[in-house]
Amino acid sequence: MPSISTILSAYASLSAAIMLFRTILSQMLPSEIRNYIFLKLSQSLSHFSPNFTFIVEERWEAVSNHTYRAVETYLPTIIATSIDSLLIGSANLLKPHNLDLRISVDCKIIDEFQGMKLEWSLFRETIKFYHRDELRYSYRLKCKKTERAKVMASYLPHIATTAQTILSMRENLHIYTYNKRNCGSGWESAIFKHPARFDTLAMDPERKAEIINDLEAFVRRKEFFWKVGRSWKRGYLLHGPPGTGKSSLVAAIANRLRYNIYDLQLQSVRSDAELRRLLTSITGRSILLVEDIDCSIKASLDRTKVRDEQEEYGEDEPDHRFSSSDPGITLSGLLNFTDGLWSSFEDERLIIFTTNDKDKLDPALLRPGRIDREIYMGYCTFAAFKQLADSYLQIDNDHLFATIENLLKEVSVTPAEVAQQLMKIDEPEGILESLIEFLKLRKGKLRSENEEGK
Ligand SMILES: Nc1ncnc2c1ncn2[C@@H]1O[C@H](COP(=O)(O)OP(=O)(O)OP(=O)(O)O)[C@@H](O)[C@H]1O
Repeated sequence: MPSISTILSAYASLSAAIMLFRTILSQMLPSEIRNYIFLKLSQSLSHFSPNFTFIVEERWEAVSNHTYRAVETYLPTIIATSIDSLLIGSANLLKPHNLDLRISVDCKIIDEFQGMKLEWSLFRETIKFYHRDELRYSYRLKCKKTERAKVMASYLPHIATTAQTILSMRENLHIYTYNKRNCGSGWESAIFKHPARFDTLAMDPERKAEIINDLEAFVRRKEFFWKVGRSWKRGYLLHGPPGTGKSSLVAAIANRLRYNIYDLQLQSVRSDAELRRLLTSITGRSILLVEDIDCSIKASLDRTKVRDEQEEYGEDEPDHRFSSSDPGITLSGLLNFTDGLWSSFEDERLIIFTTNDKDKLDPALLRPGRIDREIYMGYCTFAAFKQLADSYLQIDNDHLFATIENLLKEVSVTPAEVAQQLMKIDEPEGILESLIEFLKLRKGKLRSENEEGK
């Protein structure tokens, strides 16, 4: 039996030899050869491993990976007591018990399915993307090598159908906004709880019914879109003066269809490449919303012009608002994404643009295929007023309605202005009288403006 001092000296010699070998390897061999040796070593070791690993990355062929989304939706449903850590959070103070559960990085989750024991974990790594560090996530599924075929044939389809069912019963809608500091997909989400619904929206009932029919036909006609070779998407342009309900209509559509909203501020997108990345990360059953499209395209195009001028005239003092690697987006870039190949996805999406002034838009944006339907949100009509009176005062008739109807024919007020009058704290009769006062004042102002103009 060797003495302790012999064992210690043998251990010291072995450690020294390993250190020497590592030093020789790292000093004498170029990194490519070192990496190759380590790769071959780990491949030969994995040969003896009884396990197989499936890797599910966030993106697939330059678009968002649906398998990743399915896994992300499915895993929180199988969290058992064996899990050692969990991310929890809530975006709703009023319902703190409604917690969102997410898997934390490196934690392991065991699932059992048809006699197989499957181990899931979430990995995070930093990679370089356009000179910037980006965080990329992937799920890893470890199973026995002998069960690999069964996992593909029955377990992965099981995850896909479970996720589909969960997503179709979405309890909470989300609104996503773009945050350039967010290293992942760039989208940051919050729970969307806007109270606007079609039955609270003040607009002429026939036009409201037309919009609802159009939306429902769109949702029903997946097969039709496929048959005629079009992507399953529909573009709306909502236009009209400020305060006529464009944002409220978007919220009503999201609530009715149970679609998430992706609110895109074009000004903050750094380049066409980034726009493509953002748009390909959008999941199905969603609304891509670009508000005030005239202003946001202009801001982004101005930015491209500033950069071009700087390059052309070799200006010494660059515009410090943007870095030279942030060229902004181009109109052709945007058009490409609204109806080009990059917009072809299998699942349904709405693209909604809003503007206060349709005449300022480039006609290229308005052509059919990009915008399928234009919806004018105008000043308050009597029918729209009746809807507001019903929502705000719970009355559907009154002897003062006739006076209001006549005044609304003469003056242009927005539903937002009428709604503000109806929010006053008073009896319905008093509120209607003060609305009449407000409309008369507006009428008087209009008359004196016209007389001054003569
Ligand atoms: N048609 C409408 N029906 C019901 N409420 C309305 C309507 N229009 C405006 N409102 C009320 O006025 C407020 C402002 O409306 P909203 O933001 O939807 O208008 P907008 O047209 O999107 O305005 P902007 O162009 O300034 O964004 C809303 O909170 C809503 O309460």
